Amino acid sequence: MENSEGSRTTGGLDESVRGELAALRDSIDNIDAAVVHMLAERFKCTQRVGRLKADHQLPPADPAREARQIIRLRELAESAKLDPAFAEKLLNFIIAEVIRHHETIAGERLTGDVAGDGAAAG
Ligand SMILES: O=C(O)C(=O)C[C@]1(C(=O)O)C=C[C@@H](O)C=C1
Repeated sequence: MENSEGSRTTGGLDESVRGELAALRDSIDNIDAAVVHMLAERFKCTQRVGRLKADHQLPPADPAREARQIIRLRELAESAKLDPAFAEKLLNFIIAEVIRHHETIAGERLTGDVAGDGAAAG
Protein backbone atom coordinates (compact mmCIF):
# COMPACT_ATOMS: atom_id res chain seq x y z
CA MET A 1 0.00 0.00 0.00
CA GLU A 2 1.13 3.61 -0.60
CA ASN A 3 0.28 6.67 1.45
CA SER A 4 -0.67 10.10 0.06
CA GLU A 5 3.03 10.99 -0.41
CA GLY A 6 3.73 7.83 -2.40
CA SER A 7 5.68 6.11 0.45
CA ARG A 8 5.14 2.41 1.10
CA THR A 9 3.23 1.67 4.30
CA THR A 10 2.70 -1.47 6.34
CA GLY A 11 0.09 -1.48 9.10
CA GLY A 12 -0.19 2.31 8.77
CA LEU A 13 3.55 2.86 9.39
CA ASP A 14 5.84 4.23 6.67
CA GLU A 15 8.43 1.58 5.66
CA SER A 16 11.30 4.01 6.18
CA VAL A 17 10.03 4.92 9.66
CA ARG A 18 9.60 1.24 10.49
CA GLY A 19 13.17 0.57 9.26
CA GLU A 20 14.65 3.44 11.27
CA LEU A 21 12.77 2.33 14.40
CA ALA A 22 13.98 -1.26 13.96
CA ALA A 23 17.61 -0.11 13.50
CA LEU A 24 17.43 2.11 16.58
CA ARG A 25 15.90 -0.75 18.59
CA ASP A 26 18.73 -3.06 17.46
CA SER A 27 21.23 -0.55 18.86
CA ILE A 28 19.23 -0.20 22.08
CA ASP A 29 19.25 -4.00 22.49
CA ASN A 30 23.04 -4.07 21.98
CA ILE A 31 23.53 -1.28 24.52
CA ASP A 32 21.25 -3.02 27.06
CA ALA A 33 23.27 -6.22 26.61
CA ALA A 34 26.52 -4.30 27.19
CA VAL A 35 25.05 -2.71 30.34
CA VAL A 36 24.07 -6.16 31.68
CA HIS A 37 27.55 -7.55 30.98
CA MET A 38 29.26 -4.53 32.56
CA LEU A 39 27.03 -4.73 35.64
CA ALA A 40 27.74 -8.46 35.95
CA GLU A 41 31.49 -7.72 35.92
CA ARG A 42 31.04 -4.91 38.46
CA PHE A 43 29.12 -7.24 40.80
CA LYS A 44 31.85 -9.89 40.44
CA CYS A 45 34.33 -7.27 41.74
CA THR A 46 32.07 -6.07 44.52
CA GLN A 47 31.42 -9.66 45.69
CA ARG A 48 35.20 -9.98 46.12
CA VAL A 49 35.27 -6.64 47.96
CA GLY A 50 32.45 -7.96 50.19
CA ARG A 51 34.43 -11.08 51.07
CA LEU A 52 37.58 -9.02 51.71
CA LYS A 53 35.66 -6.63 53.98
CA ALA A 54 34.00 -9.49 55.87
CA ASP A 55 37.36 -11.28 56.31
CA HIS A 56 38.93 -8.13 57.77
CA GLN A 57 35.94 -6.90 59.80
CA LEU A 58 35.52 -3.78 57.64
CA PRO A 59 32.08 -2.09 57.51
CA PRO A 60 29.96 -2.88 54.41
CA ALA A 61 29.51 0.80 53.50
CA ASP A 62 32.24 3.37 52.95
CA PRO A 63 30.48 6.77 52.72
CA ALA A 64 33.73 8.69 51.99
CA ARG A 65 34.44 6.45 48.98
CA GLU A 66 30.84 6.88 47.82
CA ALA A 67 31.13 10.67 48.03
CA ARG A 68 34.21 10.57 45.79
CA GLN A 69 32.47 8.22 43.33
CA ILE A 70 29.45 10.54 43.11
CA ILE A 71 31.60 13.62 42.42
CA ARG A 72 33.51 11.74 39.72
CA LEU A 73 30.41 10.22 38.10
CA ARG A 74 28.56 13.55 38.04
CA GLU A 75 31.53 15.14 36.26
CA LEU A 76 31.67 12.26 33.75
CA ALA A 77 27.92 12.54 33.19
CA GLU A 78 28.12 16.26 32.55
CA SER A 79 30.86 15.88 29.95
CA ALA A 80 28.89 13.04 28.32
CA LYS A 81 25.72 15.22 28.28
CA LEU A 82 23.93 12.82 30.62
CA ASP A 83 21.83 14.24 33.45
CA PRO A 84 24.20 14.19 36.50
CA ALA A 85 21.24 13.74 38.87
CA PHE A 86 20.26 10.60 36.96
CA ALA A 87 23.87 9.30 37.08
CA GLU A 88 23.96 9.89 40.84
CA LYS A 89 20.61 8.13 41.37
CA LEU A 90 21.77 5.16 39.30
CA LEU A 91 25.05 4.87 41.23
CA ASN A 92 23.22 5.09 44.56
CA PHE A 93 20.80 2.39 43.40
CA ILE A 94 23.65 0.06 42.44
CA ILE A 95 25.65 0.78 45.60
CA ALA A 96 22.60 0.10 47.82
CA GLU A 97 22.37 -3.37 46.25
CA VAL A 98 26.13 -3.91 46.73
CA ILE A 99 25.88 -2.96 50.42
CA ARG A 100 23.01 -5.44 50.80
CA HIS A 101 25.27 -8.14 49.31
CA HIS A 102 28.15 -7.11 51.62
CA GLU A 103 25.83 -7.37 54.64
CA THR A 104 24.71 -10.83 53.53
CA ILE A 105 28.33 -11.99 53.22
CA ALA A 106 29.21 -10.50 56.63
CA GLY A 107 26.17 -12.25 58.15
CA GLU A 108 27.25 -15.54 56.62
CA ARG A 109 30.69 -15.14 58.17
CA LEU A 110 29.07 -14.68 61.59
CA THR A 111 26.69 -17.63 61.33
CA GLY A 112 28.91 -19.86 59.18
CA ASP A 113 25.89 -20.22 56.93
CA VAL A 114 26.87 -19.64 53.31
CA ALA A 115 23.73 -19.40 51.20
CA GLY A 116 24.12 -20.71 47.70
CA ASP A 117 27.70 -21.98 48.01
CA GLY A 118 26.65 -25.46 46.96
CA ALA A 119 27.93 -27.01 50.20
CA ALA A 120 25.69 -29.63 51.76
CA ALA A 121 24.53 -28.83 55.28
CA GLY A 122 24.90 -31.46 57.93
O1 LIG B 1 34.61 0.30 47.46
C1 LIG B 1 34.01 -0.28 48.38
O2 LIG B 1 34.39 -0.21 49.56
C2 LIG B 1 32.82 -1.05 48.09
O3 LIG B 1 32.31 -1.75 48.94
C3 LIG B 1 32.20 -0.91 46.74
C4 LIG B 1 31.12 0.16 46.72
C5 LIG B 1 30.66 0.24 45.23
O4 LIG B 1 29.73 -0.49 44.86
O5 LIG B 1 31.28 0.97 44.46
C6 LIG B 1 29.98 -0.27 47.59
C7 LIG B 1 29.85 0.16 48.88
C8 LIG B 1 30.68 1.21 49.47
O6 LIG B 1 29.96 2.05 50.30
C9 LIG B 1 31.46 1.93 48.43
C10 LIG B 1 31.63 1.47 47.17
